[in-house]
Amino acid sequence: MAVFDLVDFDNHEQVVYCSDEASGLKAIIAVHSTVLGPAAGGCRFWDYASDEAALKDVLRLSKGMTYKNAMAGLKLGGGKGVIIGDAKTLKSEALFKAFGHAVNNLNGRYYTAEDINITTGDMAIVNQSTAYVSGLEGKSGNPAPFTALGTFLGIKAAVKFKLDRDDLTGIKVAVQGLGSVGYSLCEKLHAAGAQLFVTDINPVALDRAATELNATVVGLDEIYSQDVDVYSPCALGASINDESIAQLKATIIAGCANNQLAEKHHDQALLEKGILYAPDYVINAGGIINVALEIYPEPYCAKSATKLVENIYNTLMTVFTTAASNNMPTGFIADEMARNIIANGAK
Ligand SMILES: NC(=O)c1ccc[n+]([C@@H]2O[C@H](COP(=O)([O-])OP(=O)(O)OC[C@H]3O[C@@H](n4cnc5c(N)ncnc54)[C@H](O)[C@@H]3O)[C@@H](O)[C@H]2O)c1
Repeated sequence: MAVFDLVDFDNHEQVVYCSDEASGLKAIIAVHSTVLGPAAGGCRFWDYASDEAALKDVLRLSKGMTYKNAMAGLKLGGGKGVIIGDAKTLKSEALFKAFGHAVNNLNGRYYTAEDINITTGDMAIVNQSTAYVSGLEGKSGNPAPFTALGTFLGIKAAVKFKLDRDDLTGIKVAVQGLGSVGYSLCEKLHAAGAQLFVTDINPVALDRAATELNATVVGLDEIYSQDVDVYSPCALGASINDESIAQLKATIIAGCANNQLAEKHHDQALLEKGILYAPDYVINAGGIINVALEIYPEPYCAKSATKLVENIYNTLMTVFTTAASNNMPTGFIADEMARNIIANGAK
């Protein structure tokens, strides 16, 4: 399979194919950049339609981690792992140990962590084969609460910039996805006086939000057209696309989901529609910031992690003001800022 000619290949430093016949492990690890430090990024367990689809995903995700870590001010580069197959049937101790060996063979150029379909328990098994693991229970633990805090502060920054409001009282927010991050975010928004409109495929989460947070439950396809101030994508990627942009009434998009824009040009489309977009990898960096403090040589400290996560507010303000003064899309400006940080780090 050709790698260097792929559109998603961005001079990645290393792309490693890993397999272990006995456990059924088939995985790809991509180290996009180690300019700012060892590459860090989670490992995703996904039943890809093809090896090509897995390669494309790991190339894109690892590059995204380089930009995310740079914008978060971390001394980390970007990398990602993908394990190919159905997590429900393939997960085993032997498979995670084999993945750990593959990570270990990179000698600290890549630190892994949880991502979709991988739990802290799974990572504890990976940790039996390698020390290059983060997000472990008893250390930095579950990153979701930190991601939720960063996203909440990002929404506050966007509301301040777009609506000139210092508080969220009465601000209407439509949240798509009430998972680990989305629900925690909703709790913070509710406590801050925001009015919630929520959707999810999980009826239990919806009932809980209605009861505990006085949220209005709306249908999966109705979330985009809610008459709200903020649309907060907290489920899957690519929810910002031609169809959803046409329906949006919100003037702010600020949520935790990765890869929110279906296509690059949707960044410009949002600018033209007067919608302020908080770039996904800037607003959702709380989790990786917390994980980073476990990777650094100093002992992990939740207080220091929280302080760093709080800086997401300022970083987003810089993105918003720079984008506005140049009449450029916010995603484009964030990419440019990240590339500058990496270029300066390389000097
Ligand atoms: N967990 C983190 O720290 C973290 C960090 C950075 C980015 N993210 C991103 O944030 C998003 C949410 O992460 P999470 O950890 O909360 O995941 P999660 O799996 O706990 O939650 C996802 C939620 O989305 C719901 N959902 C799935 N399909 C949906 C649909 N079509 N419409 C509405 N809801 C749907 C699920 O039922 C679930 O409640 C993901 O895109 C993830 O990649 C998470």
